[in-house]
Amino acid sequence: MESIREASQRIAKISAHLQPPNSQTEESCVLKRADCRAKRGAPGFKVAILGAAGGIGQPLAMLMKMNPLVSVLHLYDVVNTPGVTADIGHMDTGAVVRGFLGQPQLENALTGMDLVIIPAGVPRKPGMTRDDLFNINAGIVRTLCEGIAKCCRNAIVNLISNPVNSTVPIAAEVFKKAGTYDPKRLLGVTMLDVVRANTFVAEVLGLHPKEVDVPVVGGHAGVTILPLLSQVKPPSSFTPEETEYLTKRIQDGGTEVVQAKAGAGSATLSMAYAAVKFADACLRGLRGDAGVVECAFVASEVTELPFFATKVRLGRRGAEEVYQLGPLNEYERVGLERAKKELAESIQKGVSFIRK
Ligand SMILES: NC(=O)c1ccc[n+]([C@@H]2O[C@H](COP(=O)([O-])OP(=O)(O)OC[C@H]3O[C@@H](n4cnc5c(N)ncnc54)[C@H](O)[C@@H]3O)[C@@H](O)[C@H]2O)c1
Ligand SMILES: O=C(O)C[C@H](O)C(=O)O
Repeated sequence: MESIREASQRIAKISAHLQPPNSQTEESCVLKRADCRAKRGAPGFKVAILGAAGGIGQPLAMLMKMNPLVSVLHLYDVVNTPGVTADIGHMDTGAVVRGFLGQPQLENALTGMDLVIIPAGVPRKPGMTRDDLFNINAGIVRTLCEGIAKCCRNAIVNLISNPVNSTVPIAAEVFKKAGTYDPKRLLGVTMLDVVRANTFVAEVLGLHPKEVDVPVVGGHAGVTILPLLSQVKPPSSFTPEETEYLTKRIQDGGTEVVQAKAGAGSATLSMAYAAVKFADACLRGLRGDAGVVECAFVASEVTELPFFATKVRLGRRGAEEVYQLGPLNEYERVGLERAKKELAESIQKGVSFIRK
């Protein structure tokens, strides 16, 4: 006797003859089912990536499609999202993937999102500082954040676009202007500094990187990146030469990649890894998991500056607790003063861009 499965295969074969395989009817039917699956609420969060066709965006989209906490994944860019969406959409993991192309589709990309990750904007070439990206990326971040304020005001925002030390204040000003600012929900992504610090410190200590935890505070550019080697876990001591070598290597990690890529951009793969590690922590926080703690560049009262990167506890409302710096040694105290001086200017530059 014919089983239900065989019968449905036979019916599917007949229908395939009745309708051309790429007909709109069939396509919209499949999309409707995906929508139903999304609406039925396969447990999980709705995540948008803005800049999803870029060097970071593509591997980030792939890794987020693999994340079981994600039920819907929106991929937005001003170019190439149809191809990236078709490609990623074939992965047999749970998240429903939808692509959005160009400014007219930005609002649809953002509506209903729980988490928005922003790697949109131009990357550095050798000889440039992150601040050299300000003129182009400031405007891009402003436009995208205006969309967030309008369409998903309660979403957690993970801002990757450089210069992070200025783009986070820009985003905050946009949200203030729109009356939607919640400092807990805006997080500048500094996770790559932590990932690098863990890697380089593990090398020096002869440990597996997973065993190492290095807090990196301050900001995300040159001397504003301040690894706290005195607080490394497991507790470790470093010679002055090791401290100098590690601090410089962590601060210059981005430039090391920019130079090695020789004009072909900056870190993309390690950044996608770091972005997913951070986004996953945000989603676990949103889910209500206890004890989710990561470093991020957030609104802060830890120093006299309005924004600063430290460890934060991630919860249902974003960065629910911002941790103090803890005890610093003399080397770190000097580094902190230098970091604050540069950070103050970068923050002010971002604020003035919107308030001008
Ligand atoms: N925070 C960090 O640790 C970190 C690490 C690496 C790179 N970055 C920064 O991330 C950004 C992206 O780097 P990348 O290597 O992916 O660059 P990329 O040029 O490969 O990709 C950027 C993408 O952004 C898109 N884009 C441009 N304008 C847009 C807009 N208005 N709306 C939506 N998308 C838009 C582009 O089309 C492109 O696909 C750069 O600013 C880079 O400096 C930050
Ligand atoms: O260095 C860059 O320009 C990209 C990024 O900020 C990084 O740290 O790799």
